[in-house]
Amino acid sequence: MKGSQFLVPALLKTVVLPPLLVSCILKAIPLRVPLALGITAYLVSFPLLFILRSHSAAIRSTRHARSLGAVDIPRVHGRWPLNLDVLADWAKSGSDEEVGRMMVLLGRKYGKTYNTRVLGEDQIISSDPTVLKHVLVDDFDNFVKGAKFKDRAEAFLGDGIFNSDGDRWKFHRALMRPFFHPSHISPSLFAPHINAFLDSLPTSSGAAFDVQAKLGQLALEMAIKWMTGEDMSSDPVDHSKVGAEWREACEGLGGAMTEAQKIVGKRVKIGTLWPLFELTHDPLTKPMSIIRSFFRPIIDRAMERKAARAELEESPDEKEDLRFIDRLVEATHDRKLVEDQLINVLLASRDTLASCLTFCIYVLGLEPKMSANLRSEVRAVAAQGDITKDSIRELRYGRAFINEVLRLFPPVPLNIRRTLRPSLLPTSSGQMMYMPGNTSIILAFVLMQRDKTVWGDDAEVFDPSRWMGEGLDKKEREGFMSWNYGPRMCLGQPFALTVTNTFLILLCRHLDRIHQEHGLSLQIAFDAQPAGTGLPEAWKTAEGSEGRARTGRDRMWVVADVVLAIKGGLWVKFGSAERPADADDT
Ligand code: HEM
Repeated sequence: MKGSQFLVPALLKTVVLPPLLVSCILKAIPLRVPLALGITAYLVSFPLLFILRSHSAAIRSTRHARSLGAVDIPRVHGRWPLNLDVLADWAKSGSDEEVGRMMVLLGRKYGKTYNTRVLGEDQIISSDPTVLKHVLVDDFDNFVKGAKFKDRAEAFLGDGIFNSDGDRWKFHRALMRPFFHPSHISPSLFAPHINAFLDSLPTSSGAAFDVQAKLGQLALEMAIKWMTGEDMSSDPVDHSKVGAEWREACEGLGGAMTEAQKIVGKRVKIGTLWPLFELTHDPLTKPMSIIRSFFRPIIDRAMERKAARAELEESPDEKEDLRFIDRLVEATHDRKLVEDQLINVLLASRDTLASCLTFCIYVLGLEPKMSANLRSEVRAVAAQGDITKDSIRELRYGRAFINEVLRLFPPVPLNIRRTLRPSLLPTSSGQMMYMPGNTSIILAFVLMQRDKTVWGDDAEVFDPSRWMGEGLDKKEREGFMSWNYGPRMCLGQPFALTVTNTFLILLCRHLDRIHQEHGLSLQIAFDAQPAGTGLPEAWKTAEGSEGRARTGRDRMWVVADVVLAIKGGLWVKFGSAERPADADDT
């Protein structure tokens, strides 16, 4: 049975062991125990043993910490046993703004690194740059994604870079790194897709559309184009069966990826017991069959190209225009491995990129001065013609703008790692903290990147200028990890930055053109936001927000779905109407 390697020991410990112990104790007592007492003993044995185990683990951990000259990570002391109230608040909070606020409040009470210890299980949360650096760099080999994550994601990610640790991860990283070199990533590959996307936006005055959803599709198309050379947006050449099949495969891919991600996310949330919720069916079967049927013919074609190259005795190294998939099939004969890598890279690229582009547009709509600065820089250095790496290099303000978007709205807001062995965490307060083995830590990038003690009193203000001039100081540099940090840093950074810069240049040109031709500008369409997804009015002021929504600065409800996103979508429109009081035109 799937997941049984973790489920069976957990069930033995929590369900079988307590009554077994009670039965032994009752047998050992020479007197006849009344039935009611016996039943009570059995019933009480479950929570009692659980609490005892939890306390003894805590005591052992404290002793171990002391013996190493360290302290325990501060434990949250809830009002109810096993911190059940913390769990209830967590579950009740529902929206990510609430979860974020809970994390901030707990942080104020317990510091930047604390242990929620819900249901007796250590669960560390940290937004301390010193701790995060230790986890991601200094004790890298000890902080892994872990066998439990691999087990839950196996049917989706197979044996891919996202799903592996240790030597296997090193193998994947070494295999893929050369293909991500900036020399394989050119703005000209993405410009046609971005232009087609911009041309498809409805320009009739007042027609609102969800640009977040459209950017998801654009990110998918660009990732597929770069990985495989296949064009999802082009119409089939004829109405043949192949064309119809291709269209159908393209239409299903995005939804199937989202579905598979949700299923794995649900398993992670449920924890060890997840197989019990899938006894009658495997929900991944359908989405995975759609995803695998999409990639199968594409891999076939890559294999055919490889065979043709071999026949002509062409060296792949001489061919500059080789795609990611071609380089992969040159490097391995293993079809399944190729398929797994494609799925892993698609997962890594689609939602992160869509999130980054969405928040660029959101900020442009929210910050008129920044929008004007960006557009005037584009007019000055890249007003027309092909976009090249040189034109991107000249976008100094643009680069600062993107960094600031990634700082305040990191597409991957939280990351998670698990210890193999105990670890001593150095902290920014100078205190050494003891973290037990086999324990998870949530790395709260988003909190760290909005932390006033790292970024100054204006930490929540969108201000690209902090990245210009002298640039960041050491503390700030160490407090920015949107691309992750250390050996497992994002491989796709050159890809993502090339796309985002190209997108911003073409968007600015497009906005100028629409303004000249139609007198229209892009606005956030607050009135089009689906019911129940608009930001509560109270959160739009510093006092009413109580620290949510960047202390009242945001106008949209930011949620961590799979990545950071805007609840209900980012609805925008081209309009000439006067600006709403709380919005601005770009
Ligand atoms: C703005 C966009 C992006 C951001 C903010 C971002 C961020 C990240 C982060 C935080 C990780 C670490 C994940 C983890 O430890 O579980 C990661 C890993 C990775 N990213 Fe990105 N990413 C972006 C776009 C992309 C793109 C476009 C690609 C591919 C074309 C890509 C490929 C990868 C790969 C392959 C890894 C795994 C690296 C490893 O485990 O060694 N990313 N990225």
